[in-house]
Amino acid sequence: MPSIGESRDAPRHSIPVVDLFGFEKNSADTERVVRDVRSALRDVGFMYVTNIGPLTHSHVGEMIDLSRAFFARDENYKKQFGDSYGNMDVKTGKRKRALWTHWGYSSFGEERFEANKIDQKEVFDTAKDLLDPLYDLPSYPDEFQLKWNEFTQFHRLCHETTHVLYRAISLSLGLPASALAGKFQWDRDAGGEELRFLKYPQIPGDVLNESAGTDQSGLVRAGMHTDYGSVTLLFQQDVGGLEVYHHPSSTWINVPPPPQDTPRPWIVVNTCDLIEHWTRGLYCSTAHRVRMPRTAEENKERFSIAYFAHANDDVTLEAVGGEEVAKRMWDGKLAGLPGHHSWNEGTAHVEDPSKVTAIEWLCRRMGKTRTWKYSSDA
Ligand SMILES: O=C(O)CCC(=O)C(=O)O
Ligand SMILES: [Fe+2]
Repeated sequence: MPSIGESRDAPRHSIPVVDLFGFEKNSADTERVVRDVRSALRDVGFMYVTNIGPLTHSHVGEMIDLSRAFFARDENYKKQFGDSYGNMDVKTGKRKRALWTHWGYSSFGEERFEANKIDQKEVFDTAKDLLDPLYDLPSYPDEFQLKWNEFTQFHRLCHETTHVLYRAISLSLGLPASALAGKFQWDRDAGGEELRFLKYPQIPGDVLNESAGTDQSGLVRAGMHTDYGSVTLLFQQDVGGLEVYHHPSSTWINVPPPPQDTPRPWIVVNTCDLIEHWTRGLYCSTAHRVRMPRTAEENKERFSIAYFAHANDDVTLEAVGGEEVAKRMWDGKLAGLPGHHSWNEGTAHVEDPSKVTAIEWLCRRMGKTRTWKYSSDA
């Protein structure tokens, strides 16, 4: 299996590239993909995938353009769309489905992955629940309204792409291809699901000179964390900085920007907390971060888009079937982050995974990383 990027320190490791060409079309390609997915997720928890589903470079490019245009607006405009959407009063009289979902704009430091570091990023979060006309929709920024069809189609295609991955992951666990499909459905409540637009601005020169790129700095583009859902799809363009923690060698692996001249985009995929629970730790929820630029040359604004696939709200953390998973002894503790980190205490340990739902898990995690109060009260 080819791979790309290497850690800055020996021993060298890299991000595997999995080509889904021919997956479920012929048995040789299907077997190759399943084998590659298995080793990528077991050994690293991150992979680049390509030739998967209908997403094209132009779908991704359109969303990056939309994102650039929105983030270029002034702070007052963007802040109108800020805040949790959690306490919205839904007029239909139905359950407050949107309660769980974070929607809108967040600025520097509103999400904190590391206690003493301030994330140098701006974010716009959207969720499929907040595209549903049954609910009292927020008014989206102009840039989203102008490209509404493209934006909602992109969201839908991310969901479809996730389901292709679910099929490959299920097969890689020795399960039927459809084993995970029912866990995450477009037409069900899945409050943890999010499509997120990110901008990491250029760092002012004096700040860069003082601290950039050092682990001691109080600034980071995105502090180290694991993602809360099942899998994340990440679209990045030509500015790097994403790093992945490789537990076996205790090193950070660089995830270089993908080539742009491929027939289909390369998508970074990582397995997240729910998959680690569902597989009893066989596939790890891998810590990652976006480091500060180290040189003036690297100091460019960076745009990325993350699709956080989750699970229907009532799906539990109980292990999926399959011989290998069933045999695993596991104490319900995620491998977590490098070193001794507060995230690892309290949130990470699940006594009885069959009693914790996906939405409860999300609230535990959000409660720790959001600086505003995240309420789970209905
Ligand atoms: O922008 C990136 O490359 C990573 C973003 C990320 O990890 C996140 O928002 O969870
Ligand atoms: Fe992440």
